[in-house]
Amino acid sequence: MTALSDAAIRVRSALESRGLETPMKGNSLTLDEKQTHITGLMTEMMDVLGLDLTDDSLTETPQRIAKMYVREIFSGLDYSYFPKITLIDNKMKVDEMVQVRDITLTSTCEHHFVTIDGTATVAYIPRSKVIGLSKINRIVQFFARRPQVQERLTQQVLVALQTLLESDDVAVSISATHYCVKARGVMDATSSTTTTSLGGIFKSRAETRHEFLSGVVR
Ligand SMILES: Nc1nc2c(ncn2[C@@H]2O[C@H](COP(=O)(O)OP(=O)(O)OP(=O)(O)O)[C@@H](O)[C@H]2O)c(=O)[nH]1
Ligand SMILES: [Zn+2]
Repeated sequence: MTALSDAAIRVRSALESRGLETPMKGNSLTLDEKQTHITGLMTEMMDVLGLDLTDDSLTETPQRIAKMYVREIFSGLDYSYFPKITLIDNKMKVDEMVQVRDITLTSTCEHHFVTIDGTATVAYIPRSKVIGLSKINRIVQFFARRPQVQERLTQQVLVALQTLLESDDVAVSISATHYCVKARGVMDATSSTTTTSLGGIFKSRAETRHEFLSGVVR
């Protein structure tokens, strides 16, 4: 079992205390054990669908899906995958907004287990700490690699950054296409969904909010 980083532990407890953690019962299975178990379940599911698992194109699919769930698209359920966070003291006294736009975001809808495809824009006002830029993208990716609803994902990124930066002054906006809306069900191929979570000065000061939102809506 990999020891969790201090950053991962602090972020998890901040989410738990706000009721924003992904609903998880947890279990004692290792990642390898999860993969083996899911391989068996996927084999059964494909069997029930009547697929021929002896076909050379299908035979490895249960293993492939198990690996994809555990190590890739749902790896964010395991805090041992939380990114290494680089924070530096704000010695240069930056006090204007830092904004990272159009962060690639691929997640999975927790109602249908199909893709959510979008982008995230994140901003913060540096106070005592400045975060390594790529770490913002990595935090977005970490929480995206879970079964998600977009509203919770947006909040989780906000609270994670607030916790690490020790400041409420963070804003997150996500725009995404849900394939459960586009490729099945209502079959709407053009709509997209935007969710925004604002903290601190982004919520309380209209000018700061507008500065952020004008970077989102271009
Ligand atoms: N609020 C929210 N809803 C979501 C998200 N992703 C999917 N959904 C919705 O979750 C709902 C699930 O509703 P159900 O009626 O149980 O599912 P369904 O029968 O497949 O419904 P349809 O998608 O309308 O065919 C649907 O309206 C989805 O569009 C999300 O990120 N946020
Ligand atoms: Zn869905």
